Amino acid sequence: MYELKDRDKIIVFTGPDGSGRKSVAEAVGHTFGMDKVISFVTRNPRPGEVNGQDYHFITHEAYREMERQGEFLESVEISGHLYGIRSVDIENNLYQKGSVYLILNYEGASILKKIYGDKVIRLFLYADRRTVEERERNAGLTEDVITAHLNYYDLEMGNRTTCEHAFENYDLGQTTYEITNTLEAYLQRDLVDKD
Ligand SMILES: Nc1ncnc2c1ncn2[C@@H]1O[C@H](COP(=O)(O)OP(=O)(O)OP(=O)(O)O)[C@@H](O)[C@H]1O
Ligand SMILES: Nc1nc2c(ncn2[C@@H]2O[C@H](COP(=O)(O)O)[C@@H](O)[C@H]2O)c(=O)[nH]1
Repeated sequence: MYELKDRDKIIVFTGPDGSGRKSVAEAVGHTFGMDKVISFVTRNPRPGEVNGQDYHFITHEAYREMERQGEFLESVEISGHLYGIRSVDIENNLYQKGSVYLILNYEGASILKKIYGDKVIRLFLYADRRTVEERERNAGLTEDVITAHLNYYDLEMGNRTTCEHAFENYDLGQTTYEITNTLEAYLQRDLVDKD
């Protein structure tokens, strides 16, 4: 088992669905050369989602078997589906790169914080309810999915102040810039500003 080093960092993007976590996380991950830990999930893929890239899509039975084997570091149920991340995936990424990122709901972010303490930096992204709803509709999500996501909006927003950092996301470029600057202090990669 990999023993975490002092400087290892686990970056968790959290906040309501549609706040732009994935868009920002991908850009920031690319800048810092960080990879995403891909969750296992029991729901079916949505149009455009790729197995092994967006999620590892598995059956309920396969998920329960992995759970029995103690593979999951955290495992939660959201809207009737099971979501989990494997300890080994976090550890391998840290071993190879010293940092890693995840996109989780607040429950998952809190579990990681409890386990890894100061190594976890929770970045909370948000926008108002109407904006996230509109974004999800424009992204082609079905009304069922949008409703399920919006049911969690107030709960997720209630956790804004307990995260290490919070960012309003209306201007994607600006949000990405602010988060990159924030993370630079933790990851100390000495990025050169080419603008
Ligand atoms: N600042 C922004 N301005 C306009 N559109 C945005 C902005 N940020 C993200 N989007 C768009 O909003 C949609 C949702 O963004 P994204 O998937 O990154 O969010 P998310 O929080 O990961 O939500 P989900 O869990 O639904 O994937 C995407 O279509 C994305 O292109
Ligand atoms: N706690 C966890 N939350 C996760 C995980 N993987 C994804 N998520 C979050 O769940 C909701 C719903 O996702 P959707 O793709 O089905 O709409 C969203 O907020 C994700 O960020 C996980 O492993 N653990």
